[in-house]
Amino acid sequence: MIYQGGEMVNQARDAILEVLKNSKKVLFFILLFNLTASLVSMLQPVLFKDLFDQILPKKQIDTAIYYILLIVLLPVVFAALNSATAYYNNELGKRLSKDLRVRLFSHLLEIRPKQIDQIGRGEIINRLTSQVGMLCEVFVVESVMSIVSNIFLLLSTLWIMLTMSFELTLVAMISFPVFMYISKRFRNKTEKLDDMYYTVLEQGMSYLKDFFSNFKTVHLFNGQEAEKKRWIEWNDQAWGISRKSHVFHNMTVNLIADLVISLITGIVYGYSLYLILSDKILAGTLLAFIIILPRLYSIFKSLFTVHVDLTRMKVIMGNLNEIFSMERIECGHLLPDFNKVPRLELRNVTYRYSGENSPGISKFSLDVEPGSFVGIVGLSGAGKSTLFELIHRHLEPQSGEIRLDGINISEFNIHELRKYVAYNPQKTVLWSSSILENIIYPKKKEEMDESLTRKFNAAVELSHVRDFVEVLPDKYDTKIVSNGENLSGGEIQRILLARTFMNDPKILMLDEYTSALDAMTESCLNDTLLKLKGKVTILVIAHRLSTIKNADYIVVVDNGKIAETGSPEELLSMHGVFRSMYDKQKI
Ligand SMILES: Nc1ncnc2c1ncn2[C@@H]1O[C@H](COP(=O)(O)OP(=O)(O)OP(=O)(O)O)[C@@H](O)[C@H]1O
Repeated sequence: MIYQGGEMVNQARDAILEVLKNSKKVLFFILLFNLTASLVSMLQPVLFKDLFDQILPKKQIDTAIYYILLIVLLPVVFAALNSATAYYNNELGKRLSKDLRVRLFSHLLEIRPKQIDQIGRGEIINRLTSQVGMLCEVFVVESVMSIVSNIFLLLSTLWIMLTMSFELTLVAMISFPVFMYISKRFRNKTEKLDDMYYTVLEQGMSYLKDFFSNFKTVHLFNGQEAEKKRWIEWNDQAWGISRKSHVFHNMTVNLIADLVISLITGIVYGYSLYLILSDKILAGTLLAFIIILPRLYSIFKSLFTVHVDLTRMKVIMGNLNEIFSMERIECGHLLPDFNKVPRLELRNVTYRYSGENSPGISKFSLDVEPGSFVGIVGLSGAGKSTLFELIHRHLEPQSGEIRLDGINISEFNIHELRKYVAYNPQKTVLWSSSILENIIYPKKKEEMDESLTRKFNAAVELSHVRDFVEVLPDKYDTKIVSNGENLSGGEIQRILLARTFMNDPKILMLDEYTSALDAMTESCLNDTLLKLKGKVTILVIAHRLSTIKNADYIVVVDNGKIAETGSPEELLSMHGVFRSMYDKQKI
């Protein structure tokens, strides 16, 4: 069971119930066809009984022919009703899965990117695609609808049986408690096997995702054999569990069910012979029971299998609710003033990653004057990127405050804040679309109007993207493949930079944006930042000190705290951490 803030999260169930509530017409047809089909199926044994017990002994040939015709036609009507039910079942299943997928996806869009890894990307993909499909199209529709139709069938069968022979019906019904007992006995084992099965499936998906992201690494380091081994191991594991589950359900459980059915059918036939010999029933009743009994037991068996499906449904519901239980980010309501460059203040900000001994950032305080250019340096793992993640609200401080012109950033509407404060992270993935659409993301080429074109032209100019795109045959329509395999590292960095400039931000945070650039391009981009200085607050994280040579002042971060701060000249004269970094970078 998944709880959030003391409340049980069962949004998957609620979503399904809501769609069912809005699908009254489809549900009505499903119930109507089911009910009619169960009545039609019951007519056949009744006709047989009358034919043999009443009509044939009286030699009413015309009526007999009429009955035989009906007996032959009824299965056709039954089949037609069943296919109509299947059509509406399919309709309902697709509607349910579509709705649930959209809800899950919308929920995922509102959580912090970091939370995705709590479950795993491959696992989430598997839940969003195959598990939702299984839940809605197989279990909810087929299984739940099968319960409904089987209950109709069971009631009509029992009614017919009771009108024929009360005693025989009682004997035939012995199997019901036996089925219930078997079903209860196997419930836990089914749940355990299904849990294992879905976990292994999700692991496989997760591995595949990782594998394709690292496809080149496999070739770079001759990892083919190792990966083949991992894939075989996963397949063995998946095959093992699926075989266990198959053997358990289809052999052990079904075999026991069939044995019970055969035994009780034998008892019913024996008892009906006794009833015929003692003149309590006629041969037509026995014939009707011979037709009815397999149907009755197939109903019991279906209800029993449905129980297995319901257990599986519970496992998937748990997985989907785990996604729904991931906390949504607080959106905030204030709108930033896009005409003004704000003062940025960090007050005793602390953020510790879970499971990490050293805090990412600890009691970090900093005042950034509007329009200034701040360089942030420090050793790897010092906490520099964590700082940007906090200012952009991908992480929430555990204590302390981040303010813009005195207002806590959590009060701003997060979407507006992220336009106001642009952030170019160190590790970003490109979309498999054109250079243009990567720059104007999330807009599409068709949405290019005058204002967007103006912003785009300014962004490609500032980032020096134009320099290399103009010579490409398809220019800005050049398609980016596999996260930029067809571009150089420096070209990718410039595309990402152009995207950052698109919203006309008032604070610009750039993390290692020149690491792949040649000295010439770096110098051009230094000029760009110099042009923006004063109009935009610029925060730049850099290991290459030449990137921040124009900074007003530099903050040296060490172990999540400020170790030194001052203008480049001041820091050089201090002979501290910055000085030693500077000396080491001199050729
Ligand atoms: N998502 C995360 N989960 C757990 N720990 C993390 C996470 N991100 C970063 N860390 C850890 O927090 C510390 C600070 O990381 P951060 O990325 O802020 O360092 P950095 O100074 O930007 O390093 P670099 O210069 O190498 O980019 C590191 O020890 C890192 O391993």
